[in-house]
Amino acid sequence: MEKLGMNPVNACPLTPLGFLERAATAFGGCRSVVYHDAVWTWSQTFRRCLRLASALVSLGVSRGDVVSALLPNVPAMYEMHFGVPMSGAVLNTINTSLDAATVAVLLGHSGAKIVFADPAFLPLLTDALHLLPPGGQPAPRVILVEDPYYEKERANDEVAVLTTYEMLLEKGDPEFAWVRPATEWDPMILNYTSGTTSAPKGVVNCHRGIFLITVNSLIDWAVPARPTFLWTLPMFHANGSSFPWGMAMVGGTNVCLRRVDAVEVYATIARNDVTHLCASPMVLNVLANAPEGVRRLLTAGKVRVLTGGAQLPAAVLELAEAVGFQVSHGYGLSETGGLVVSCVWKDEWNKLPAPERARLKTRQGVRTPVMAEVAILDSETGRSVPHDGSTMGEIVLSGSCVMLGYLNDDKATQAAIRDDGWFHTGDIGVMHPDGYLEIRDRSKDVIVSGGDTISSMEVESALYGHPAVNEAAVVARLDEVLGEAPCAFVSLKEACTVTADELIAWSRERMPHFMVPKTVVFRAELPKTSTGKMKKYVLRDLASGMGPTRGSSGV
Ligand SMILES: Nc1ncnc2c1ncn2[C@@H]1O[C@H](COP(=O)(O)OP(=O)(O)OP(=O)(O)O)[C@@H](O)[C@H]1O
Repeated sequence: MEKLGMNPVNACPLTPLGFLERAATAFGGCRSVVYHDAVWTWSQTFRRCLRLASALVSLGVSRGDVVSALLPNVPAMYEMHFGVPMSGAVLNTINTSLDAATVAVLLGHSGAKIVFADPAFLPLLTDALHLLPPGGQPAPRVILVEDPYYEKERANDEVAVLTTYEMLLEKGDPEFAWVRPATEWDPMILNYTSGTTSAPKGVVNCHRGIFLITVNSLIDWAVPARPTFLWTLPMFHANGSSFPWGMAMVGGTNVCLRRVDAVEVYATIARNDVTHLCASPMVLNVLANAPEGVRRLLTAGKVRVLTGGAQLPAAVLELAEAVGFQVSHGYGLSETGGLVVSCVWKDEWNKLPAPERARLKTRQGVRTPVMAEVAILDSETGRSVPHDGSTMGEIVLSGSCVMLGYLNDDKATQAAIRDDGWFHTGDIGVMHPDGYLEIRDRSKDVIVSGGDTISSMEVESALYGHPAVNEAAVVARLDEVLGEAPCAFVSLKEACTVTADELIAWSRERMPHFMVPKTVVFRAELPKTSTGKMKKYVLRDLASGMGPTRGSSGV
């Protein structure tokens, strides 16, 4: 036995790129990508990706170089996920809602050689390129991804483009022998974190990690062969939770959408017989609250939604299910390439009343198959907290899809991937007696009030239950007596009213008194990142500008 093991045949590197080659054979004539009236097949997509890879190589791109994309969910963005790494390069998708200064920082940090840009984001890219420090590395060359469905005129002062995407593909070789990774540990993806709590960090994932998270995500969500997948989740956010590669594995149809708008989402679902989509809780909330006439376009039970990435309020879940979406819930980070914990549903829970079902499903759940271990550790002792559903600790993970590390940031890498064998998430959670974990907060968002620890998410979840509340975010506000006290920022549903005192009184009936917001601030809209996370640092600044409370409720 001891002589047996790895050999030249079984040691071939794991990579999700081979899924496309297989799809071209197994599903060659089936629809791969749909965008308005344009349709491609898997054999066409494969050849277009080979053209892209070969054209990049002709432009001098070589193994390990970074190629960036500043694109919405258009067909080219889908092709980037194969074509760029098939050239040996590392794909860096950039969040299109960042400002020019941040885009400049990311381009400078990654040393991108080429940027593919959508016409809508050329002005942003132009500004970002002007902000690159002079005398540094050469600025990336720009390739314009034209879009017949984007009609706005281009400005004259935009950056010079090298060529257009379609002209580039024309020069590419559809028979190109794509560049396979030398080892499965070769970097494949560079994603910058959302920057919700700190400056963005460059997460690097390798071929092996992406292969595993892709297979894992399909199995965990029980995705069948040939689904029709609507791209409501930005592909720039953790690569759409690995589903670009997943759709090639199962021969699905990718329905592309430039922007998420409730009416367009429902219409696109109906027009294309969509079976699956991913949506942040924020997007789910928008869909669930769409006008009734629009919601009627949905056939109940036909569309499966995977949600995650931010807290899922029970009220949003209940409403989305009442509308007719079949919702699954998971938890993950850019650092894990996708969702690595999910709320595996048990049949016996179907018998429970709706609020209890929602309580169970808003928990993040259990590790997905690819993860080796998930635990919640006491920050003082480093030991697992009791499984009592109330003792809080840090959520830590270990498993094959955890990132290689942060690009050029050893300090941040060592703070996250520790010698104790765990990836430290910075999220605070509890473990329930049934082994399901529940996130209670991000460590930076926990409120410490008069010695009590308050989970801002728990307070928010309760506030979402009020019929007038559209969105709620709770942060710490200084309090002269208690140190900190919860301060709620709330937006209301259309045509609904409620006063701060009424909301405070309502909260008192539903949560321990120490958790009740001392302050309620109404805003027409709450500040969120494009990936559906509350910008709590903005709200904390607002709360701090209001000065301290004095241990009692105020508005
Ligand atoms: N199901 C979920 N419920 C609640 N929060 C979630 C869920 N899934 C993910 N999250 C939150 O999203 C975080 C991961 O987000 P992401 O990787 O996009 O970057 P970010 O953490 O927002 O950026 P930064 O690290 O710069 O603050 C998790 O750490 C967790 O706080």
